Amino acid sequence: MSTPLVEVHADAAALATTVAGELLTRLADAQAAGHVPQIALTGGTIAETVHRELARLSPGTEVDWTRVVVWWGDDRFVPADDPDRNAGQARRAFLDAVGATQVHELPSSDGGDDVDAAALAFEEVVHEHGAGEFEVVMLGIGPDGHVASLFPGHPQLEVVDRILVGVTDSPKPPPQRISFTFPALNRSRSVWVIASGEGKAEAVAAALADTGSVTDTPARGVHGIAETTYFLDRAAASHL
Ligand SMILES: O=C(O)[C@H](O)[C@@H](O)[C@H](O)[C@H](O)COP(=O)(O)O
Repeated sequence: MSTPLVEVHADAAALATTVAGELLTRLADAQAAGHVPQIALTGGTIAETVHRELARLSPGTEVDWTRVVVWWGDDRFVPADDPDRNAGQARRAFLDAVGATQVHELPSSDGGDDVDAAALAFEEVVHEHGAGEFEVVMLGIGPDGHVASLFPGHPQLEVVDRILVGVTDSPKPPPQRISFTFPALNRSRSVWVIASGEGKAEAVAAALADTGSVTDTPARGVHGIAETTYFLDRAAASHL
């Protein structure tokens, strides 16, 4: 397992510009090599800033968003048109603007199934449209060290025989979510953890410490096949 790389940028704006630029470079390189790259987006504040930078920077690149397969590492299990949905936020921030067409939203609560049944059923979609692995999985990190919807001390941290799991008691509202599991998130060439602000400094330090547990700090459970990179601003890196 590769040692995480750490990049520190002056502030959230510089961080978001860097992450967006790096993602576009990875996508352009993958497409130039004849691949149709798969990525997993995340929700949250810095993710939204990255998405807006993707909308701004993408037109100046060779990236063909009709040849990118887009997933989410997690989403809230609420109605599809709920403003809380990570998918809706990303569509509005950049996916619609760049013309992405291969977009696979995680199930929403108005799909008819309960959260566990919906998670299990969606695994068929992943099998049908998923490639061998993601090119990049982007993740935010919570103040408690959660990534996606994998929260400290929760049973979903232990699940290794599933791609997706339901969450009914998320400590971060809303309570119901669907999340990729660690094995599924880690089937990625690159896993990027993106953090901005003093409020994440303790979680980032716990995630990168020499010792610690995944149970206490779930971010310690994600690692890419080729690389794991923490993209931070100075405030989020202040306890390193
Ligand atoms: O659905 C979610 O809420 C996200 O997937 C979650 O994992 C998020 O990325 C972190 O909680 C960071 O969120 P902030 O950047 O808003 O702190």
